[in-house]
Amino acid sequence: MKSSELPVLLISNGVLLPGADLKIPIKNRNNILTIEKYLTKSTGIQNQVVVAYKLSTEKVYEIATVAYVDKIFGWTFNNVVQYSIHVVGLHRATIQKLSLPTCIISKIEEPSAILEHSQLEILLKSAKYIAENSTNERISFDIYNLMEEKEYGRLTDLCVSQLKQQNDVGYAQLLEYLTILEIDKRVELLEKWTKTRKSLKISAENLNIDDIQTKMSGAKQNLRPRKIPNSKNSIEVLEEKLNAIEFPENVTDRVFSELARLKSLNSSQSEYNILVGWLELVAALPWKTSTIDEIEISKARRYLDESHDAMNDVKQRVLEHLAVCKMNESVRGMILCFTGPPGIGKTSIAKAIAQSMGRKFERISLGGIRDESDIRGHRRTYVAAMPGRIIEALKHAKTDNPVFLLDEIDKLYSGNQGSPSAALLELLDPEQNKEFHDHYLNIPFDVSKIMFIATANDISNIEPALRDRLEIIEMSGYTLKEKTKICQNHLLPRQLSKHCISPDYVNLDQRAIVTMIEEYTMEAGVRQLERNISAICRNVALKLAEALNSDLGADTLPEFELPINISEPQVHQILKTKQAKRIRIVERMSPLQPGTVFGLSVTTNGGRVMPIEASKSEGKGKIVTTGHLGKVLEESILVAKGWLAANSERLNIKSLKDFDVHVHLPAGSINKDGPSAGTGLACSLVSLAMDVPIRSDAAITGEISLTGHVLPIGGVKEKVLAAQRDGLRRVVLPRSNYEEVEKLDSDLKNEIEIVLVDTIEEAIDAMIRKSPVLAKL
Ligand SMILES: Nc1ncnc2c1ncn2[C@@H]1O[C@H](COP(=O)(O)OP(=O)(O)OP(=O)(O)O)[C@@H](O)[C@H]1O
Repeated sequence: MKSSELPVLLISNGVLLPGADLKIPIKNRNNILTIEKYLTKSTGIQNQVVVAYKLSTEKVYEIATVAYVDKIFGWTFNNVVQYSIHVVGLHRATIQKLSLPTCIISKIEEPSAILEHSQLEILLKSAKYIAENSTNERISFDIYNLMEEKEYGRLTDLCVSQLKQQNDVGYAQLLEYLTILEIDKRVELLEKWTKTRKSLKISAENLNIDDIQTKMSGAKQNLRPRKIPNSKNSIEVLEEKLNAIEFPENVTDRVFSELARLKSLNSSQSEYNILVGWLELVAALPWKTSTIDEIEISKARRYLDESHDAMNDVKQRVLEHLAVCKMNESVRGMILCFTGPPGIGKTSIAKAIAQSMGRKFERISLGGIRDESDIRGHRRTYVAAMPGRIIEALKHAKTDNPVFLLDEIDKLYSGNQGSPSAALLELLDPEQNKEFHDHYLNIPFDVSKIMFIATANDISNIEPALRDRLEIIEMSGYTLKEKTKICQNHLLPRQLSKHCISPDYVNLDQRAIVTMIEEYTMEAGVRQLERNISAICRNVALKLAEALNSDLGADTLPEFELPINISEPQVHQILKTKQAKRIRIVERMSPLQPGTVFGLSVTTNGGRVMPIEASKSEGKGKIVTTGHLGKVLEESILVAKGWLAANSERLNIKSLKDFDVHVHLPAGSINKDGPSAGTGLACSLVSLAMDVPIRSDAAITGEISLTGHVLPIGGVKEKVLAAQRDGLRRVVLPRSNYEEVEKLDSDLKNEIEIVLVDTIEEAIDAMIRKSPVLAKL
């Protein structure tokens, strides 16, 4: 027989039978102590009490009722706190040891209720009569419910409890009744007591079960079955959960020794709650619960193609990765890292990978994390200690092999509280991550089955040791054609369904989409575009809602034609009020003055056209620079000037030795650095020296050497896309970037003329000597 220790309430008036409820005014000191120590909000870790029955000041009846505490009422009278408690009976129990304010009890298991037909008839008739005549809707409902569920033992108890409430049966009789376990004897007593009641005349009419059901459904309209939380106390529930888990060998002893320690603690000790929290976390972690990988390459390819347009290189790389996972039957040591500007689908492709493998997906945002404890948790000794994000995410995933997206891994910082990157190193190291240590959990957890995918906007910000573990997959921005396709196939259908608009109700033509992209977005990805589509959908939803409303009760149908057409003028009309129309840099700066040239740079938001301006005034060859320039960029200016001074005579170009030169890169508050503006600076100085303007439809990028060579640069695709977005027609690039240029989309190359150069002279030729052609707009 199972014993347990519970707080006890002593009463000498009224008996609580299982299934019934009782309101007990708390007057005696023992009961107040029980409430204050175990049941009030601040100490309330117990939701069960033993209701024990006093026979005299010294003696307590050996059978008691274990009850669930429904409500506690507390108020102050004459500066004294008073209580009253509402309890619901759960089961009978034998008191083994009473040591106030608690007692050790053992539950009494009741034999199964088998009744003869005649007795059953008596029981049901009595029950029906009590339910019909009860003024308490809850009691009627519970009686009908127990009748339907054929819970005859509890039904008898509930019926008897109703007699007691009308003073038909005394305290001693009820205590005697509580001792009886056999159902037939209890029904006999019920019959005896009901017969003695003058008011209760059990009619001989046949019991009609349909009648009972009608009554029940009537009562059920207002009420729900009484919800009694698990009758086991929280430690028993926890123990059951822990027993059901198959822990790794090195963990089992630790968990169960902590459970034993918990049982030995008093619930008022501070360590008790800490230990309960820890064991609950242990019970909630997926120790050996995995999903089964369903890697089918053809299915995965189809899924990736359906969920994402363009990015063919990335999809190919992902499929190769999945193929290796399938062959290896493991994902250990392979950590993909998608890098690129915002809104180009890094997160969504990671989600698609998880879905195509049939794994759970969890996103852990690392942006702005400074403390190691964010990753690894706090030690349990800290007040309000918590596990780290990895363990929290595993608890949420409920499987030990989800896909974890370590989002914005480039935005981790090292603060005073240790380095989060170092904690990630352990997490991602296949040699160590079989036993990952979280400070709070303090027992090893195997994270080697997790598939890690990272995302970053700028890989140069990732700590070198961490970067070394990642397989970097660069993702670049989309061309106009790709964005249009993504919009038609994904963004528009998604936004329509989000706004509950049927696709048949709207017709968004291609020209409208192009206008939206060209004139109302300035991004490498498609996030702003999606917001614009959402604005269009809101506008359509408003029109539809207005049309439906005006229809109600109107004599004539409103003039309203479906589908609603959205073309270029409507796009301007809807978006103009929400955001400024984009003004291209070419329009803003044209016509170009001598000394001004369009350079190209790459930022974490994608490529951008970066104007370079230079002016001269009589002087002694001094150089002034402005626009937040970094050291490398400053040096590029000196290299360009040095090259011009050394070659002006040979090339028959005027030199700048009798002038002071001011070089400025607009957007003065943004830091700029890097060597790739070299060719642009050289062109700017030559144009200034010769007083000849540069082509206003061209941009240039490339590093230069003092001997006049043009050296390769990075971010070719982003830079060419930026030039296209700004309506330029020509991009001058180092010849050594030939391979990247070859890989560019043919659509992009049709729109932009790419000129490859080896020397500064060729670059100047491509930017100045040809007759200036006006920009597209
Ligand atoms: N090639 C694509 N096909 C379909 N939808 C796409 C594609 N690229 C991006 N999207 C959609 O664009 C939205 C933004 O993408 P996502 O959130 O994945 O960007 P991200 O690169 O992770 O950005 P960030 O760096 O800001 O986290 C998503 O709704 C995504 O579905």
